[in-house]
Amino acid sequence: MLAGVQIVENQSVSYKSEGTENMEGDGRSSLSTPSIPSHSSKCPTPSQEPRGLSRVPNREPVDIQFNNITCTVSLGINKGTKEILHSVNGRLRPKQLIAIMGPSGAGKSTLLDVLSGYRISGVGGSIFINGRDRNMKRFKKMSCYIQQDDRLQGLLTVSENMALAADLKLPTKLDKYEKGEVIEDILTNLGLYEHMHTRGAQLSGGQRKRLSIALELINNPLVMFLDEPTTGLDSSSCTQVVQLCQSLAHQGRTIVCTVHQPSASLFAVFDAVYVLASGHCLYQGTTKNLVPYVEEAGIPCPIYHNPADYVIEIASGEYGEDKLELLTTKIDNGKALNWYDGHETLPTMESLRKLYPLSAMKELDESSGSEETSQANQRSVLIRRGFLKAKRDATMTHLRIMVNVVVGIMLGTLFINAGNEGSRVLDNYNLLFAILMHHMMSPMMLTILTFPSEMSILLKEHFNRWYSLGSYYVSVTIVDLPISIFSCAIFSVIVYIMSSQPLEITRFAMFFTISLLTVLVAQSFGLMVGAVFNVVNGTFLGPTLSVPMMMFAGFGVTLRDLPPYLYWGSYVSYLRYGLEGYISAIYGLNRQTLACDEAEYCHYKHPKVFLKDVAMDPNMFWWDTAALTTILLVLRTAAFLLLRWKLSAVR
Ligand SMILES: Nc1ncnc2c1ncn2[C@@H]1O[C@H](COP(=O)(O)OP(=O)(O)OP(=O)(O)O)[C@@H](O)[C@H]1O
Repeated sequence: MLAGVQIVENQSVSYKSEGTENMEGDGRSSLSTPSIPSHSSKCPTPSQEPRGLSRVPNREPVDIQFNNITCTVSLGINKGTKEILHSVNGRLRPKQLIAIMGPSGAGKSTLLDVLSGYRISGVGGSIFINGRDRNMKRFKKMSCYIQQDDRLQGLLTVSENMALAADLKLPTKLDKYEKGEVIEDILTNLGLYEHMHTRGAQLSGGQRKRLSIALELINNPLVMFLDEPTTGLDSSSCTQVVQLCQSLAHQGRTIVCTVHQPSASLFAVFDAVYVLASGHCLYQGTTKNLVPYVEEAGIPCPIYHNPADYVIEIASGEYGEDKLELLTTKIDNGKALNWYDGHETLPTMESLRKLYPLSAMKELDESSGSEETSQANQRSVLIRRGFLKAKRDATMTHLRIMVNVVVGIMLGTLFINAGNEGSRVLDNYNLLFAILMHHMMSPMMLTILTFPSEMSILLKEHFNRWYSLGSYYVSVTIVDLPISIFSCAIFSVIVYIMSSQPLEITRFAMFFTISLLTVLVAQSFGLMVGAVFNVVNGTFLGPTLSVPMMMFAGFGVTLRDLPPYLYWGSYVSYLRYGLEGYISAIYGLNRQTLACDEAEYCHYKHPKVFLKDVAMDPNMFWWDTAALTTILLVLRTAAFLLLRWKLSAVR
């Protein structure tokens, strides 16, 4: 509440006045100062214009026009296609907060996806930015898309989230004080300054939404698309978020939100409305012109009825399907602009091109590459962020280390002294396979379970140009390595000593190398699965796909007894190389005769007998290491390519 009041109360005109001059200069000021109905006590009046984000640089406003937009999705193999948007048209004016409204399934999110450039497959029609055909690379530099679910780093505090975003999105030449000022300015304006030290996961719904907006405001986007920013919020948080969007819009941005069914007072905060029903446009124009519009169409809004509710009722077909057709025809599926205030003075595409000449784009085009900062900077910031998260991550770090300690002690206790006793060689063989299973399952399942949530953040941040996939991938790999090494080392020491494996540094080093490579391979496999599938499918597929690996490991059926037509399986099973590597480490290197203190009959007193029985060559260690390393590199590359495919496939 306090924050919301602050958003409205802490107001100055420093930034706004720049934007106003700019707008007035092109003769469109009448559109930029919509009158807000006085019945809404929470809505800011023109005299209550919000304080500007003074440190954020200004650029020319963005006028968006879209013509004949269609969006077709495939319904699956042999099931045909479905058109969601049917040649809709529209105009989104700068300095306005625009609501895209309509009943559920009307195509609001799809239209927003198309307009933001998030959806590219199956899309037809044209989108013009300031009178020119949209250049996606340029448009992405001036816009951002905030999706419905807040994809935030829950383990980091508000200030850490902001600082890392600033390091990724602001020029590296700015020092930490300059970046700090930008952050302070945004947090103060968004009423988040008091919550600077609260972790993302502990913020309320409204605060999370505002943090999502704050993160994208860092590089001052001129166009903001927000998918259902009010969903799941109580009425006061809704008002805060929408008023915040209005303030930002009036500073010179074009802000487009999808909303479900706003209250009358919330509805009045929007400057313009775009109403959709079943992929057709029913209305576009100034918010206050909606009531005269439906009245003119012969379906007047009853007195005391919320116009937003009423138009949704019409769009849902409650007043007859013929009314939908009537309104679509009346607004010419979005081509008619006469319900905008001052529509006579709306600049044409040609005048917009003149107003914003191509040469003005030069600076923007040259300003940076695909992302705001260099790859080296992205990597270093992401590595810093990764270590900070890892330090606090109860699952990926703390639980992982704990599991390794506990399982190490359990296996060590179960197989105590099995490593140096001739009569317990088969027990020890079982132990080595159990260790292999542990190194396969725990990193793979952890990755499958946790990566999908990371994936949604990656999708958002990558789309909004925070960093490249390459930088992200390198950082993930680097951050995970020390944790993998530490947990694997602690497990290896515990189990190796407790089970009395030969205390020779070379053998331990071989044992540890195979363990670590198995962990890294299993984790890469988990990454491949986690990148493509959701948690449910991944949890099923990961272990299921691992079963053939176990079959071909040479444990149940020895490699010698494998049918020739299945022998290929042993070449692709990384567990085979793991098991062979362990056997080489423990029983290779000409290991001497084993002690046989506990049994009268000691079949495997001589390790060579055992090696012959399990059909494993103890001189294959380097081949096993090379094979595991090759599989690791192949899986890592495959996981990267799958991630890259996924990033484009979802669009
Ligand atoms: N990939 C898809 N495959 C099949 N149908 C789809 C796909 N994406 C969207 N649709 C359908 O398109 C229609 C519009 O979806 P969209 O999510 O844009 O609606 P919406 O207006 O945002 O709805 P809501 O308010 O409930 O989020 C819905 O009927 C939806 O089922």
